Formats: sequence, structure tokens, C-alpha cells
Amino acid sequence: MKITDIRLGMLRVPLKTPFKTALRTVNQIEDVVVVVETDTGHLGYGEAPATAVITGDIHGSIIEAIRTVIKPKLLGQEISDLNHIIRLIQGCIMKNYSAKAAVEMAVYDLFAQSYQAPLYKVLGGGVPRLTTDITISVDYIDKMVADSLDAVANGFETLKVKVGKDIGVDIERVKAIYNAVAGKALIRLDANQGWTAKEAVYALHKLEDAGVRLELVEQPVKYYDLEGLKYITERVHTPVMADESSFGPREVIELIKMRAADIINIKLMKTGGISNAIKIADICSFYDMQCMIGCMLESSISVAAAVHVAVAKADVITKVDLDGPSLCAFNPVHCSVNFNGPDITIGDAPGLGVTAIDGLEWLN
Ligand SMILES: C[C@H](N)C(=O)N[C@H](CCC(=O)O)C(=O)O
Ligand SMILES: [Mg+2]
Repeated sequence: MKITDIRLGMLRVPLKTPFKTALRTVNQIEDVVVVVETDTGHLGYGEAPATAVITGDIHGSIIEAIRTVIKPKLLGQEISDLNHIIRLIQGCIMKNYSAKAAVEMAVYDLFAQSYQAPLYKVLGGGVPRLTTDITISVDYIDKMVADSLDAVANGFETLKVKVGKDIGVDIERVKAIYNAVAGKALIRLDANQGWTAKEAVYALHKLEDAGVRLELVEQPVKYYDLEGLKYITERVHTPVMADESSFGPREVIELIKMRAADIINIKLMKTGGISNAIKIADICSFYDMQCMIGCMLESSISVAAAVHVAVAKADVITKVDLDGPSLCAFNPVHCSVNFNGPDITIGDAPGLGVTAIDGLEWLN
């Protein structure tokens, strides 16, 4: 099975409601889709969102990195030489993690198809079902409480509550949601770098003293502020998770050595794909550190890839934030991973099991 072409498309899907974080507001998913074609007629699928404020990637850079750098290296490569192809993808260009992730997952898709097995089986197997949280966008307190109650009514038992705006209002936001969903849902916070270290310790102590039990707090401070992350981790009971501070294995090793965080959020768009996600999971497993698997604003192509990784690494990936498809107004991707509210299941189809994508606009 040899690679004969790599085609690109754009997939746009409106969100049910605007997605609002401390970093940005978004109304629709707008992702580059990668289709790797082979001489056997098999197709491998990948997807990359342009999350400029986190990864630095924009549509133009993703498209050009794939078209002009990655694709020429991959044409003619034999899918069974997976490790060689991974080295080509990871070594041919600095950074550009979303572009690498999209192409790499399409190659993994083909590799698993060549064994006629679902991807998670080729990655080591596991129980093909997960439960995801859902994001509650940062907003007026009443709106966030209403959104949280809706999410609980729709079966979600973990809420990822976005904060990181005004520290005083953030404390009130969390208290109001906690009281509204009392006992019915676990709450994890994501400040998306919006607080200082001192603000984070102040807010978390206030919440802890008020009896608000949080599962974790994600990326309270700027991505580069590892000392700040460590300062918080040492002072609060609530577990601290690194998201924007941790991209690849190098950052994870540094965070572990510094003891700067309790948990790592693995996202394929930060790691540059499945191969580094697996390395991070293995590093964390070795150091008895838990991981979350997360996503950007992604549809169910790339989120399906993350689901397969999470299932195969379930011993260490104990937390799941794969709500991209749940945030969409509809699911245009026909795929063997089924997203049904909080419940995610994988079918028996080989690879990622993508069979069709409604509304895909071809770029070449
Ligand atoms: C969608 C997911 N639940 C999430 O919240 N991801 C964000 C970044 C998403 C974005 O801005 O595209 C995160 O964990 O920071
Ligand atoms: Mg985050």
C-alpha cells in the first residue's frame, strides 16, 4: 500500500452556541481535512483546526506546510513503513503541529486499515468506549448556570467550566454552577492562561474554603509561566493540569522534573499527532502521572483519532475532554466512532472508519 496523493479540503460546521474562553470566541468549526490516497484505493483521513492563539497554526500555514513540505516527502512511501513515515513527518519541518497531526493520523488510519483492524487495536487494544465531559463557555453567571443545568439534563456528568476572565466574577461563576449542579456533576475548571499565579491561589483557596470541590484546574497561568504553575501546584489541594504549557514529550519531561503540574492534557494538535501522544502517555505512565485527552474545536475525524488513542492508553489517560462533536450543531462525518452526548463508542470498522464527509469543500 503506497501513498499516491494527499488531498486537502475544508470542513465548516456551525456550533450549537458560541464557544467562549479566556482566549477567544468561536462560532463554527473550520478545519482543514486531509485525505491520503494509496495505490490500493484505500483512503486515510485526518483533520487540523487552526487554533492560532494556542498552537500558532492558521489555515494558510497548515495547508502550505502539508502541500509544499510534508506531501512531497510522503508520496511513494509504503504504509507498512509506519515508523519511517512518522520520522519523515516529524522531521521535515519545525513546529506546524496541527499539520503534522492531521497527516500522521491519516497515515495511522491507513496502517490500521492495512491490518483490517480498528486503530485502537493496532495501538494495543482496549475497551472501545469512553465518557467525555462538555465545555461550559465563560459568560454571564446566569447563562453559565443555565448551560450547566442543560448539560446535566443531557446526561453529562462532568462539566469543563471556562474561567480566566475577572477573578472575582470567576469565583462567583464557579460557586453558582457548583451549587446549581450539586452532586449531579463533577466540575473541572479551565482558565486558559487567564489568571496570574497569585490570583489562581487566591481563587482556589476561596473556593476550597467555601466547600467547592473541583476535580482539577487547567492551565491557570500563561503557557510560559512554569514557575507560576509550580507555585500554584504547591499551594492548592485542587489538582493542577498543564494544557498550553505542554505540547510535546520535551515539555512534559520538564513539567515532571519541575513537579510543576499534577496532570497533563494531551491534545493531538499540540503533540503533532498520535506518535508523540503515545510517547507522552508512556512517559506519564512511567512517572505515575495521569493524563487527560483533549481536543480543540475539531469535528469527529480528528476527535475519533484521539478516541482511539485514549482507549489504547486508558491506564494513564483517565480523563476525557473530547466534546468537539457534541458542541457542533450536526455531525457531517460518517465514521465508526459514535458520539452520543457523553457516551463515545468505537465500532468494528478498520482504521478510523470514516466513510463519508458531508459538505467537504475540496481545496485541490
Ligand atoms: C473543546 C475543548 N473542550 C476545549 O475546551 N479545548 C480548549 C481549547 C479549544 C480552542 O480554543 O479551540 C482547551 O482545552 O483549552
Ligand atoms: Mg485547556
